[in-house]
Amino acid sequence: MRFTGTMKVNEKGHLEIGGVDTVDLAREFGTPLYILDEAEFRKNCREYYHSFTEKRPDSLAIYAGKTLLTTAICRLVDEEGLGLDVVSGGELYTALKANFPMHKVFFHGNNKSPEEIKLGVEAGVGRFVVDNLYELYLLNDIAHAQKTRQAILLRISPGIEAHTHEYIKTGQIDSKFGFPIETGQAIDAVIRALELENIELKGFHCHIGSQIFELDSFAHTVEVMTEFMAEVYKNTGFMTQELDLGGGLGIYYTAGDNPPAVDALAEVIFNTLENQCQKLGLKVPRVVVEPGRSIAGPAGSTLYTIGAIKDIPGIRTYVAVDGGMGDNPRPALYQAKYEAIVANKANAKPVKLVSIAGKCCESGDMLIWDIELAEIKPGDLLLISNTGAYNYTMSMNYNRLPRPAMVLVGGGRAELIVRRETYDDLLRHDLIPVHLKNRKVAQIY
Ligand SMILES: Cc1ncc(COP(=O)(O)O)c(C=O)c1O
Ligand SMILES: N[C@@H](CCCC[NH3+])C(=O)O
Repeated sequence: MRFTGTMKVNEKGHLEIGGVDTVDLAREFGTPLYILDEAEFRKNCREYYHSFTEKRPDSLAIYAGKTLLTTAICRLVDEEGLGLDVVSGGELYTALKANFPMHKVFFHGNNKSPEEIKLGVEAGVGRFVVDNLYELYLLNDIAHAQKTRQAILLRISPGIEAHTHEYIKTGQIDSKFGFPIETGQAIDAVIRALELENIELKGFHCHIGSQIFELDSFAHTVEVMTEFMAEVYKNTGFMTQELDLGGGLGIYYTAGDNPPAVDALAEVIFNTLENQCQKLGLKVPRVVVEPGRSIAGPAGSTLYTIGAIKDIPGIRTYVAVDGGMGDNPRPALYQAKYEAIVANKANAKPVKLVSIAGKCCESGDMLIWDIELAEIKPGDLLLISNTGAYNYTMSMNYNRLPRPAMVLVGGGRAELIVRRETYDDLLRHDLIPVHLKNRKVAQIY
């Protein structure tokens, strides 16, 4: 397994993160356990801050909350000077409870409810990223009722096919997100937005997908968007002030993943944008980016305890852990690949080819197929790296498995930032109707 962030092996041969022994973490907090490396999370935020905001002070990097969000994480993001992309009332509420500055919040979503829109307008979010006409008019009405003018970006579907998994592509025409350029719906939305009294159009947003390695895809996106901006200017006289290019930068999960650096991404974006604006006679707009995975992904890992080991001679050895698709559905959803290490024997040589199974009642609940691990026995600890993005936020209670706790580690300390769910938490919303309250003996017909 390739080490990320502050990972190292200590004198006991145990894996350590943020100066904390993972064996101690398992003892104190139990497993499965999400571990967030504070220094790595902050470093990744800072890379965006330096490459964007410091280079062009009017530009803004906003962290995509869908990746990994808790109130403590909102505090980290705010301290590092980033804004926040929220995509639901729940994410917005989390930001509100964490006292996140609302003018740096961008509210996304392809079907915001009237209640969510009201919450956002009342909270004073900086931008609504409007996805469709229904939302545009609803937002105008709600802003009117609140006697305010809401600043917005229109989400544009640029018609770009990013080279990534089918389920995480978002920029192509046949997509539930945004106004397509090619069909004329994007320019139509601009004309309508400009007519609305309680809407202040600032510019455009697009997001082509996630886990992208080719910087060319981002350059191409800037080209398509600036051509659209020029078309808008020609047809309406509206000069785009803000261009939000979404997130999408890929990260290392397994050998063969070679993500570009954040400053290389920034350079490609700024260079292409300046050339294009000059060529097309446009004012260079303020740039916004919305990274998620490349900030949280490498900062997170998940610690499991190994249980049953099943050897099917000549076929495969299944090593089952105490979590699985409940805490990390990505392998089942996207055939995502991960690396792992036996955390309490971190110096031991990999000697055996095994596959890591989760504990859900689902054959597809496999976390890793075919990985070489050190000699293992039940009770050993397995750490899967790079699980910071889209694991906790996509976790579920399938099979009534309680969700893991999350600890923030750094400087030799571990602080709980999400407590482990209990069986009572699982029952929290259950109700028994009166006619089922008293236990009756089953009738046999
Ligand atoms: C609109 C939008 N912005 C930002 C992101 C964050 O993307 P990533 O985690 O790939 O950086 C996503 C997720 O793909 C998204 O849909
Ligand atoms: N959840 C996806 C990314 C989707 C991002 C949202 N547009 C993943 O785990 O890779």
